[in-house]
Amino acid sequence: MIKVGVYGASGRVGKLLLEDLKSTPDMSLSCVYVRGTLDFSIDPSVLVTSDLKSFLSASDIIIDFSLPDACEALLEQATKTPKPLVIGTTGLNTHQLNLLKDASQIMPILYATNMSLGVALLNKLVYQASAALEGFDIEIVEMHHKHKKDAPSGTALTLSESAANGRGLNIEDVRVSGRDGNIGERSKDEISVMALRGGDIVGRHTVGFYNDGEFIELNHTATSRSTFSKGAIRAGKWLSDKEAGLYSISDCLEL
Ligand SMILES: NC(=O)C1=CN([C@@H]2O[C@H](COP(=O)(O)OP(=O)(O)OC[C@H]3O[C@@H](n4cnc5c(N)ncnc54)[C@H](O)[C@@H]3O)[C@@H](O)[C@H]2O)C=CC1
Ligand SMILES: O=C(O)C1=N[C@H](C(=O)O)C[C@H](O)C1
Repeated sequence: MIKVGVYGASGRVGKLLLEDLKSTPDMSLSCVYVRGTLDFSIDPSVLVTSDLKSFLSASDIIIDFSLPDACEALLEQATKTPKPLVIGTTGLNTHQLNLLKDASQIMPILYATNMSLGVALLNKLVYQASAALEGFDIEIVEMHHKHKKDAPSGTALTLSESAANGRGLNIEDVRVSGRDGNIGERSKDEISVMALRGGDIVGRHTVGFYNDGEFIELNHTATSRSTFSKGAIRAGKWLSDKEAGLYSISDCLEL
């Protein structure tokens, strides 16, 4: 039985992880990290703690869906108490991403801005389309619920990287994340990533390739957040016996 610790357990994805783990063979919830007091009921066999060291020690693997600063604190403690980590938190800054990369030298870490099978495949398709559709303008639009804190979404940023890589470009040189005012014509290489927020949209990503006379749009829509929790649980099972290193969801899905 793989003992799972959930970080961000009271959140939208965290709550689903607790539910989905109940019906997952060979895995059980061992521990949740809470900042204050627990605001939901939980099986008494599960350790509830606000001490990161105890949290890590009580688990064989950790699944994290929290916020960037919380993820940073987890990574810092994990370097002293290493455990396989599945990280789903998005909006990480450069320092936090570097911390994650460094930590992966001493423990296995699977970092995915989107845990769904569909988006993992979409990334491959975007890379191929970007390479094949020379001269097409690439525009990415993402839509999420009104509570989402980071923008653009982690998924949209990853898709923009796939698109840039398909053309041998560095995304940092070509990404545009807003247009307003007299900004002039679109430049040839730019890849725009635009964020829309509203209601309860779980997650929708469209990558468009636009040319004079034709365009293609690749679209993925998540209709249930359980797609992410189930994907993270599958990733955790896969990661549990891996060597230290940084893994992607494509590694886990063998895409
Ligand atoms: N990779 C993926 O497939 C997906 C990633 N996400 C990302 O996962 C993260 C969480 O998303 P939601 O569950 O919607 O957010 P949420 O706001 O509902 O939950 C955040 C959780 O983090 C906890 N938290 C906040 N600050 C903390 C701190 N300082 N220390 C410890 N815990 C802290 C909160 O108590 C809460 O349990 C976001 O970054 C989101 O973008 C969301 C869905 C899918
Ligand atoms: O915050 C969310 O909800 C989601 N966040 C992830 C992201 O930033 O890409 C994944 C998914 O789209 C839902």
